[in-house]
Amino acid sequence: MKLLSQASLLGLPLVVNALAYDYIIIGGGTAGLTVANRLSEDRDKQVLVIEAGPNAENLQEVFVPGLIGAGQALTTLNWAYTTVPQTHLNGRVLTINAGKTLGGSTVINSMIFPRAEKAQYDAWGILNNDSSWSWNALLPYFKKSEIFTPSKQIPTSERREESLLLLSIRLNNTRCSAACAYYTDFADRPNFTVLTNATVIRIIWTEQGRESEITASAVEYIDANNETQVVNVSHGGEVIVSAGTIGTPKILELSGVGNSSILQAAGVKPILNLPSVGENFADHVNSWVNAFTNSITNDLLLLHPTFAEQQLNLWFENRTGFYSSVSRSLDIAAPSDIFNKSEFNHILEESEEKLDYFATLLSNGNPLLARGIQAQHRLALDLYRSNKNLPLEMSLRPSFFGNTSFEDRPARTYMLTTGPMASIYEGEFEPGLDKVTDEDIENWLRGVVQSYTHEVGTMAMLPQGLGGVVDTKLRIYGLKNVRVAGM
Ligand SMILES: Cc1cc2nc3c(=O)[nH]c(=O)nc-3n(C[C@H](O)[C@H](O)[C@H](O)COP(=O)(O)OP(=O)(O)OC[C@H]3O[C@@H](n4cnc5c(N)ncnc54)[C@H](O)[C@@H]3O)c2cc1C
Repeated sequence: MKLLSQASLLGLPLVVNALAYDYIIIGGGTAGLTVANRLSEDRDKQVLVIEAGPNAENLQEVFVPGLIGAGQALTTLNWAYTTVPQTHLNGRVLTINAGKTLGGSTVINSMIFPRAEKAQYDAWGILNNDSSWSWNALLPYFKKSEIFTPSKQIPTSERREESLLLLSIRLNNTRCSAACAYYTDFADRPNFTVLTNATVIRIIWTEQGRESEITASAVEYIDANNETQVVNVSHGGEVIVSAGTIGTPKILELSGVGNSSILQAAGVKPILNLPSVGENFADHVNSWVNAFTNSITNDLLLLHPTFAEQQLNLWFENRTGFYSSVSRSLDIAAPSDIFNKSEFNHILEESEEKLDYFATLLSNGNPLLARGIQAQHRLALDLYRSNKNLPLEMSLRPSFFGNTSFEDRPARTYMLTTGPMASIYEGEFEPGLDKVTDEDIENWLRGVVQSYTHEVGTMAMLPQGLGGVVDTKLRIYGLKNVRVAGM
């Protein structure tokens, strides 16, 4: 009833869910469901997850490994965020894919499960002066989240466990998302509630006192029937925002937490001026080389629908055939694999010289964040110097990969020319042998590169003096009971 009167005062619709939760988790994706699962182990705590997308675990595009890419193509499961036109990429607007479904981006991602270099995890602790963020401190948690089963030990019976080899696949050659790992088997916990098709609009705050006392009291969302609902945070409870790199700052900004001038210009009443919210964005760019082959590749599935149907039937019958795994291998290259020493030293020197300029440019007039960007990149350059930062991920696939549509490319099978594959190579398609000079290649890249959908950084864990948004306990500076969880 307290909430009802609050809602009336704020002019909110009077459709109110009177329950209060100890933890309201916004976004039932990778981090959100993992955290919700762990928190609901305590049966005395009521945990609510609010997820914008549907539970899609029963779709074959979601659980058949070889249908990788099909889930991403379903517009209902993909936010498909778009960028502003990119000046340095011929003014193109890029799409940034992100899962819009229970399980989040693990439902549509490439299932590759690598760990970074030790020094890269240690960099988190160094930047934050906190050794709880280091390889040694984090390793037990990595281990807790994995079950590694060497292939010779895989039992024939189907076990309800995950096997995290290179790919996140269960023992029975079935794809496993964060929803399958952290929700499906736990859905009957009475204290673990998940709302799907429910889009959070904003966090509601209690009466504002001193900034350090700003407290989340409720969360407002639009339900599947397009009606506005409000759920309460219980006394002493918390809101955990885990709506992804783009969704999380959006919700905070709609709730009045962010750069006050940007909020005011957008007609949002500022609650807390935290100018780094939504800034510090970083992503990888993605490009490709495609060559024709005279051999059998996964392209046959697209070229011959009857063959594809037979293969899919095989998967349903006994989990074998083309669809039983994802045919790709991955290599991550260190600087020494790509450059000679003097060439690389020159790149490092040039990057160091331009660090101030770019940090200022990318900080949007936020001097503390400019220092934070410098600190992050200075550490990254040190890691490159010691060969511990890996600048290139190479994914080798027996099929076409790129953004030339099926209709616009020759109806052929595709692979590469290196090493033993030279015997099945039948010429290059993209970028094409006519691209000879560095300038030719650069021009081609500016016209085609995509986001690799590895976006990070918009709610930076950094000290406040470096323009951070959250502390090392993932609490948002200046808010009493709001944390951020994300990948
Ligand atoms: C196509 C693709 C391929 C990738 N391949 C790999 C890979 O092979 N290996 C790898 O390690 N990483 C890969 N990644 C990256 C990895 O999947 C993500 O970094 C990770 O899943 C992000 O986890 P998260 O919890 O931060 O966000 P997500 O898992 O995206 O979860 C965010 C959740 O919040 C929900 N949400 C957003 N806004 C709202 C709102 N307003 N209200 C309610 N809910 C909301 C979303 O619907 C989503 O479910 C890939 C990503 C994509 C998109």
